[in-house]
Amino acid sequence: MAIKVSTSGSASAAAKRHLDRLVDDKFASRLFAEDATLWGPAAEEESSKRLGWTKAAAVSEPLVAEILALKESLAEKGVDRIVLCGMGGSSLAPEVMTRTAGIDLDVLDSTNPAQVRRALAQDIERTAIVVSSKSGSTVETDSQRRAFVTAFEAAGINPAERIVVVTDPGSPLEQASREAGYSVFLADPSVGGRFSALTAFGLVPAGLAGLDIAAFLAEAQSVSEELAQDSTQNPGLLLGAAIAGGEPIKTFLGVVADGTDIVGFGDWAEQLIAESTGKEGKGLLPVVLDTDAPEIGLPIPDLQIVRLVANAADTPAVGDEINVSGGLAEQMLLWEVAVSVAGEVIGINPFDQPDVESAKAAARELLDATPEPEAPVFEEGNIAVRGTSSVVSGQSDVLGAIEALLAQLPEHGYVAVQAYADRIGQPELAEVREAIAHRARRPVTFGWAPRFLHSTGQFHKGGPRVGAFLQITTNESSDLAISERPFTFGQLIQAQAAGDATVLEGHGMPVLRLELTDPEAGAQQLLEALRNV
Ligand SMILES: O=P(O)(O)OC[C@H]1O[C@H](O)[C@H](O)[C@@H](O)[C@@H]1O
Repeated sequence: MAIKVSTSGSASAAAKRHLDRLVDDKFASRLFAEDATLWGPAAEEESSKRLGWTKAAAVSEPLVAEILALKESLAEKGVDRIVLCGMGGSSLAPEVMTRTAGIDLDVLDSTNPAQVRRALAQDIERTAIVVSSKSGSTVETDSQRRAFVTAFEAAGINPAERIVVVTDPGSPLEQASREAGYSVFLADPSVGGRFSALTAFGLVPAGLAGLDIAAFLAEAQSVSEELAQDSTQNPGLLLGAAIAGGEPIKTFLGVVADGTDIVGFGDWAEQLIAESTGKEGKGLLPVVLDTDAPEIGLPIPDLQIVRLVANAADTPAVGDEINVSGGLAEQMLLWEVAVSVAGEVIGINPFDQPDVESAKAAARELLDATPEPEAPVFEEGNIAVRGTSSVVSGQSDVLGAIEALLAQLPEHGYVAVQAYADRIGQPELAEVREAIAHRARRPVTFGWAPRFLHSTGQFHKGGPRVGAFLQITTNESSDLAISERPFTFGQLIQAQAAGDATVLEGHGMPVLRLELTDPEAGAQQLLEALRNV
């Protein structure tokens, strides 16, 4: 396969505006030579530590044999189920890599007690876990590891034989893992989490689960040269300039799987694009759309549609759209280049995430202070309602509160639906997105929480302050303790939701919080209310 990017109409004009300059500046060859000056002096220090991904496909090759050897030794112990514990950049790439190849990898990127229990309850005798964390200090990942240690011990299994860690050298997790006797893979510290697909973060879980990682690296390697060319034909320059070069910029990037073999690309692309660009009041927000999503037929001038097609040479883009094709490994490198270009065009540092910490701090504060839970403003059936006073005051039914939230959408606004729920047990909650999009007539994103906090969460707080937020939380019937921690999974996820809401409201944006007091009945009630009018 080869990569192909086709643009039309205003997307071609956006690209044209920047391509010659990017070629004259030798942006592509300097990027692959790891020139940290490309995003200006303020970004230089961070960029100088973050460009290793340009060579990751080659640098990671020696890892392959090591991963395959571990896979064999695990198989000898009867292990054929791999669970990945990790958030954001430490889980989204291996998830799309294995889904696309049709290989089973259980990704546990949640603190929802029902979802954690579900992962623990299955075939523990045949299970090994990969604990992936670059910083080695992410609370979700640490809590998931603790839950599995407890489960392994209860089943009479030595956790050291079943825990594989991927982390940066010198992280607190490295030290603790060595002491505990876990298998440790050290990742390349010169690659940031969301750019780490072709490093140990992508390769260890995907390889242990059964992906042909040697072929995957070779596929990425096959396009490196083309993407490093200082040429207007370079598909990475073209794509980056087309998505970021609009005047005015098209903030929303509708990512549509339309003929591609890749499964779940949007989930990975969301973090790469939103977390890299959404800062200083600017940025691009991916909106993952089906081919028949309401937004596609609506006149939304700041929505740029990008279709992932089978072959963009056979189906060129039409009507201001962009078509992209290529294998997954090729496209991962393509989009990493495109986002680096977009960062330059927008004028931000694509390698930091300055606003992610604020939600984490607010959650920590709530966990430390353990305040009395805030009383709902009202309850209707199985839904308890809270939120920004301008949204909920005077309301007495859920639909009215949703309408009040949407009424506060600014002209260039978007709605973010955030589900702090069990995504395996309650996939129907994702249907809320489309129902809201019909009403809002603006771009609507859907994120499972807490994972979106490590992805689009940066844009929500750091990008343009034009969001309206619909939080859905679930009151799970049974909670789960976290060993040697003063909080449970249930308390952790509630604090994460409340903490993020506080930060969003602090930025002057409206939040509506719906607590499903009975998760299943509440979800049905919400979907029916949204469909009925
Ligand atoms: O890999 P970790 O250090 O555990 O980090 C996981 C995620 O957490 C943070 O919130 C960052 O914003 C993400 O970019 C990162 O991918």
